[in-house]
Amino acid sequence: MPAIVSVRNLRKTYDTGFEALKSINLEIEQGEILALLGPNGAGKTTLISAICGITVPTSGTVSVGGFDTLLEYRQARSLIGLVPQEINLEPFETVRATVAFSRGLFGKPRDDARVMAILKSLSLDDKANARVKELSGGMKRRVLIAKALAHDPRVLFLDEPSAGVDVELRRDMWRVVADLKATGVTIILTTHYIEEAEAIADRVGVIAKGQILLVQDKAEMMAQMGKKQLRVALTRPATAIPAALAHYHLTLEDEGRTLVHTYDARQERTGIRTLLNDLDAAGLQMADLQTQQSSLEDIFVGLVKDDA
Ligand SMILES: Nc1ncnc2c1ncn2[C@@H]1O[C@H](COP(=O)(O)OP(=O)(O)OP(=O)(O)O)[C@@H](O)[C@H]1O
Repeated sequence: MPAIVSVRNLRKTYDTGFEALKSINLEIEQGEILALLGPNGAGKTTLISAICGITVPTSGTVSVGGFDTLLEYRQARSLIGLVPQEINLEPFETVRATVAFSRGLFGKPRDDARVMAILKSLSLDDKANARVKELSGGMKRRVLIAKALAHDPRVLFLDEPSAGVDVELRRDMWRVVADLKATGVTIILTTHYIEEAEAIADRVGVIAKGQILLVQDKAEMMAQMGKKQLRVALTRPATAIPAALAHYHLTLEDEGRTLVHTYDARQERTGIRTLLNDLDAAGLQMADLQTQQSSLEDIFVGLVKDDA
């Protein structure tokens, strides 16, 4: 199946001369959830804006559902729902009218039942007649999602959906995203929260300084996260790894006082006991033992730092 979103050699240099995107290539499959993870100023919003046709790229092409976002803007845009980072709602309008109006903007016929169904899916049905200004911040965020869904888009972009949102609402938002995926909607979200990418994404893209450093299946990333380190403090410093231990992935740190074993936490169950026995047999005495697990955060921080 062809990708629903296809980004080719996309570059964006702002009028200030700042190069915010440097030749981005990205293919997004129908029905997947892609999380774009990156530090402040990485270019996430610029990328989303360029895909949605809001920012004109300096060069390169973007297609959504096979439509070029510049040459066939209307067709492409009708397939896209965008939940912006900032709350930009009419305070005196009712929730129902806000969502219905957005639907109308896309030339869709009035459909009160559909609007109510969208509100219900976001647990906003009891607020349908409330004015926006009467809502809590979290509810306003949900109205933004309802607005973005009003014209039944096939691809939904969420720019920092849970910035400034409490834990409960964040989990609520994840449930909404999962429900949307179940209906076949493709979802692209940007986030600072590694936990968020971990919780809901099928694939994770790491973006920094206008470049995509890595796009990877989350399960594969989890496999990387599964790496653990066993740190063995030795009673006497070692000058070298004994030949009998050469088949383990061992390194010496702290001038030979610490022996470090890196292993895949999911594959290795009994290996540690054997290693400790082998250390003993090789005459290395253990004073202390520690384990450390590398997290997606470590991988992310490492990637972004390497790029600095
Ligand atoms: N209109 C603009 N004119 C000039 N520079 C801009 C403009 N918009 C964004 N930038 C710059 O482009 C870079 C990328 O910004 P962008 O908003 O895309 O980052 P981001 O990854 O979404 O960041 P954040 O996580 O803080 O929202 C930043 O250095 C920003 O200052």
